[in-house]
Amino acid sequence: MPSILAYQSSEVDWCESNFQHSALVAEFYNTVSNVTFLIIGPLMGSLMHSYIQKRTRYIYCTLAFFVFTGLFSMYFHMTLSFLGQLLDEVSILWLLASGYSIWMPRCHFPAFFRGSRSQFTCMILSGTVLVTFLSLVRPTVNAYALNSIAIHIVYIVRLEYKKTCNKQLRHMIEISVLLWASALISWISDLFFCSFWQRIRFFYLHSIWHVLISITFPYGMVTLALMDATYEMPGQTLKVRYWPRDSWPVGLPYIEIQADDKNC
Ligand SMILES: CCCCCCCC/C=C\CCCCCCCC(=O)N[C@@H](CO)[C@H](O)/C=C/CCCCCCCCCCCCC
Ligand SMILES: [Ca+2]
Ligand SMILES: [Zn+2]
Repeated sequence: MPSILAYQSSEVDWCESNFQHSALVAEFYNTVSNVTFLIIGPLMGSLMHSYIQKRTRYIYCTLAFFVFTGLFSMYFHMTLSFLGQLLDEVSILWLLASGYSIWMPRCHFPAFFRGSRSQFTCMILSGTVLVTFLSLVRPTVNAYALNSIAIHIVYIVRLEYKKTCNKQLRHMIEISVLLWASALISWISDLFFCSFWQRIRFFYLHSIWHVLISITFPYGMVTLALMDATYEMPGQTLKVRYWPRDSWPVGLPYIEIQADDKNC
């Protein structure tokens, strides 16, 4: 039985050909494309500083899980090891769990929590610990389960989209869902249509997924922060800004808390 650390001990192997550019790195482009996680995580922490101070410092945990996801994903694609696959999937699970605990609007909690975020967080944390152990049983289904959680997030966001007339929030939701859908299409195409992509020698769809999903994160975070502010920060005015410049045609969104306490 191969060690869980052994190269190619995972059952999953993405479409990119292995060991084409180095004897140490199994999937070169799939490994280096995770660098966006290492840049975007700390950058969002610094850009959203004022928001995080006002809302909750636990958001730094979400950002740390995001960076860990990138690091473990690098390790996974470098080795295609079973341990790499598990660490990659478990870090995504904890990233989503921390996001749920912080930003899930209270009105969508199951009724028996009567709107208590601390009780809801306890349930999410216990469930996540349990699922972390269960993920060892059938690791190949984990990625599908994680994508199902994404569909639940999109469902909640859709309910909020129908409720709001805030143009800024509606725009953020549209871009986030568009980015997530494009990322998901790349992930699915790499997995299910690999023979076609190999025929035309285009092996980069999983790398494109890494870049698109890591850009979805700041858009998703800003969407959730705007959605949540309606319920949790009613006295505050949140402004969406873009890095590096508001005036540039493309940029990463972030939230700034406005000094005045006007409620729109
Ligand atoms: C109210 C809930 C709030 C939760 C907010 C969290 C937003 C999370 C956004 C992005 C998550 C990034 C996850 C990236 C994973 C990268 C590692 C990777 O590629 N792993 C693959 C193997 O290398 C593995 O096969 C991938 C498995 C599927 C991962 C599913 C990720 C779910 C992303 C959820 C995005 C929701 C977007 C909502 C937009 C409004
Ligand atoms: Ca491969
Ligand atoms: Zn990956």
